[in-house]
Amino acid sequence: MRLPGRIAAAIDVLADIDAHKRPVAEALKAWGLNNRFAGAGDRAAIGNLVYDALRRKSSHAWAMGSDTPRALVLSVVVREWGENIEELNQSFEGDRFAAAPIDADEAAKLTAADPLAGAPDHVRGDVPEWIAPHLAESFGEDWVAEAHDLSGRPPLDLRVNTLKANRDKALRALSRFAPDATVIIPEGIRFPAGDRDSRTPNVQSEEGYIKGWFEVQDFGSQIVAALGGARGGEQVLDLCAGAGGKTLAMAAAMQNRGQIFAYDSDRTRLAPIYDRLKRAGARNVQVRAPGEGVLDDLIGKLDRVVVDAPCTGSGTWRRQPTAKWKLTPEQLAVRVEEQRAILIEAAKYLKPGGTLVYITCSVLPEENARQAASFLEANPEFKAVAGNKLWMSHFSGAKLRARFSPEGGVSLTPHLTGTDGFYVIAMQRG
Ligand SMILES: C[S@@+](CC[C@H](N)C(=O)[O-])C[C@H]1O[C@@H](n2cnc3c(N)ncnc32)[C@H](O)[C@@H]1O
Repeated sequence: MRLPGRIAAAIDVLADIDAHKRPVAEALKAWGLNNRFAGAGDRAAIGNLVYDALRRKSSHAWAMGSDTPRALVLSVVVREWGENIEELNQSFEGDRFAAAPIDADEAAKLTAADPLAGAPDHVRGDVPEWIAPHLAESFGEDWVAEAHDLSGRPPLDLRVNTLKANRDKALRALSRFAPDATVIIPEGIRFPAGDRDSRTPNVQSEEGYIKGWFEVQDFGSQIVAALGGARGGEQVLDLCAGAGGKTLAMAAAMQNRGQIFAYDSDRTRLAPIYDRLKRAGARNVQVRAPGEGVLDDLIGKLDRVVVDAPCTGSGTWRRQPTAKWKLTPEQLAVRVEEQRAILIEAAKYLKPGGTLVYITCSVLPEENARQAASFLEANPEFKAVAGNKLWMSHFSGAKLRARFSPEGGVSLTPHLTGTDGFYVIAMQRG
């Protein structure tokens, strides 16, 4: 397939997503099943077009004066991929899969010198209008730049599992994919997103992955897991363990010494953790499946309780652009209330002197600084560890610089740290 056919396919997939309210991955998969002649390169390129269009939907729609799938895809191809309109029209002519030629009106919009003239900030930042004041509270004057980078393509990040390998061994195993050579964080390996139709490797079918030498984990997630501070020999509860991303990182940091209790209230989300623990060689993790009183024996006993809280996921909008456009103030309010309740629950498992670690993959103040500040105010026996101290104790020599907020939180963002958006705060019980 050449570019004209890929453009037509991306337009069809976006129309399918709109018409059937399907998840993006499902719509892309359905297109692939109905068009079996398309190769892996075609599918990746079509996926890139679709995701690029969804990430920057409002600015492309503003530039085109239309938010139809065709307008969005053409805007992506010309403005982001740098294609030339005349050449595109020529290639459309000879291609039976191609969409209709670009007309004069579309061409004028696609080549406008200032396509976002008069656009409000939320359009420039590609976020729903109601989100704008929330981001402004988190980031001040920088918020449009922050939002803009939350709409970019994410890299593929790996965490080397130090229970089974080291960075050099993993790098050797992955050398044919040419990972980024710079060391940004000690156990991290990055494959940059690339542009146009480039794709990141499918590492999950690699021998090194199957043997547990590395995991797929965004650098932001790796950093907050490290800042969570679990040390060998401690008794740790991972209260919202999910599929175990942070659990595995902590088990490696603890070098299998001490004990992690991994719990999640949702059995289905927890299910993949069993296989992942085995593959990673993590032997100090006891999974506690949900059930009445299953954590009662841990009350008042633990050195550390990690709450990787359910949240809006606004820090991961690069990977889930439709979540950005679907989020409502009501859903945010529900998440904030869940987080408040989980923090209260979490506190009871700590022994005196123990540390409560609160993490979100959000960039919204209600879920981060404000949530932590109200917990600290209501529970004066807890004192936050200053964010810059926490940072320096783990990443003093690192190239990254995080944002520290007055209540003690540390924030990461695509704009600032080149990671997904995360928030972490460590609060010590007196
Ligand atoms: C952000 S996800 C966890 C991701 C996981 N820690 C990782 O690193 O892969 C949040 C998790 O919290 C769980 N959760 C929601 N409410 C909970 C509650 N009251 N108690 C425990 N877990 C809860 C959800 O099922 C979800 O798996």
